[in-house]
Amino acid sequence: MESVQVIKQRFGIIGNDPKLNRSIEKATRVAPTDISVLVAGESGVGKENIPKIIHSLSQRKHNNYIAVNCGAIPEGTIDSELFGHEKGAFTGATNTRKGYFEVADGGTIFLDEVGELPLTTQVRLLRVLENGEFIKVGSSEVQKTDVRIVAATNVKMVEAIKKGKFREDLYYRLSTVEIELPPLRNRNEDIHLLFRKFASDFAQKYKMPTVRLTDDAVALLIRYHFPGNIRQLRNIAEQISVIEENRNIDALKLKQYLPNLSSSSLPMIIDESNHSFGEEKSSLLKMIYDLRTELNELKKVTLNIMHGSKIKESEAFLETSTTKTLAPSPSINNNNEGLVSFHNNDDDIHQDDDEEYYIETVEEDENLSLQDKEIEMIKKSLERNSNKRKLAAKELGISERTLYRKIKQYNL
Ligand SMILES: Nc1ncnc2c1ncn2[C@@H]1O[C@H](COP(=O)(O)OP(=O)(O)OP(=O)(O)O)[C@@H](O)[C@H]1O
Repeated sequence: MESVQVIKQRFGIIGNDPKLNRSIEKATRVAPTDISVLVAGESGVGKENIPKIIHSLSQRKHNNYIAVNCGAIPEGTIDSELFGHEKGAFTGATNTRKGYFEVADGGTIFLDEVGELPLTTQVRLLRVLENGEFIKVGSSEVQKTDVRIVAATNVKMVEAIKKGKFREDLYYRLSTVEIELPPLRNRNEDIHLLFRKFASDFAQKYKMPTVRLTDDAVALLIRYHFPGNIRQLRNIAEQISVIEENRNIDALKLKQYLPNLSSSSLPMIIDESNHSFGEEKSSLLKMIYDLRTELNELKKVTLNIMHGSKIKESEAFLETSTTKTLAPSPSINNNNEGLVSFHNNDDDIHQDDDEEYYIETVEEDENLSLQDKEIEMIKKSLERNSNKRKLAAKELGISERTLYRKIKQYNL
């Protein structure tokens, strides 16, 4: 069996933390079996490495390895993605399609964010785990597949079970062996090591000298809470590498890159009644409302110009949709899917009850500025909520699934 050190080298895993080493060792031991494994740990701790190690050290290594992000697939299509569908099963199903479980036959499927699976999909998954059987959407024919499942979660599954969001029987089937990865804040020895590695990678990538931390900066970095774990450390290293001209970074400079520093080594206390908190939120919302008003003004002007030059709406849409500079029609809401909804279908051209025109004809920089605002709001909310997506989603008035997609979309 390959040693933990060799595996770390092979997969580019940095760190010598005993808990990390133990997790890698556990992965190597279960790899040759077909046992289901559940990888647990906070967001950004490196959970994706474990299923890759397991697959590559198993008999299945020459077959497919498919990683599926369950949180990023819309609820309406997840069954079809995973199990396939028959032609005509639903509007738009013009052909029969294989799902991941059929494609990965003989191989391994990594189900990331498994806690996000809808309950109906959990039933289908349980069946695959129990006897390898599945049925395509719109079919009645039972098919067989031989797939090893490794799942990952950053939510407390026991709580999800208590709340009725996750099936207990499925949890036990998935977690025959559980591998837990420690949060970065508990890996003091590794923090500077990882920073040096990332700084050196970015120096190479951007063809600049490597940034270095002074002793007081290292001490500060180690004390930091790292709610976003290794992903956050990597982002910080990248920002500093690109932005700072002076390549020696002291604690004062580093501080500017560490959000929520004052409470970094303490558990976050969320005070919903916090005044400045609410003020900040409403000023951001107001900003978006104002932007929306300006956007609609611009749309009206554009429409008038178009009417003036006798361009039909349909022609205008055709023209704008092929330029691919579709702008968002922002809608602020507290309960629907998007913080700022982006539309790009025919419904975007209409005159609504308030005589506002929604036509995709705004400049790209407006599009960007709205997007920037959205990113900023999400970032701030995540910071305030110690990167707890559930709390951030609640504060932003969007579903966790939507927030998850936006985090991935904007690479936050
Ligand atoms: N030990 C490590 N050494 C070097 N880079 C690492 C290490 N662990 C993780 N990373 C890097 O950190 C980033 C986050 O890792 P990964 O996506 O595996 O986290 P995750 O736990 O799956 O997060 P999420 O739950 O949000 O999906 C990736 O860019 C990964 O390459």
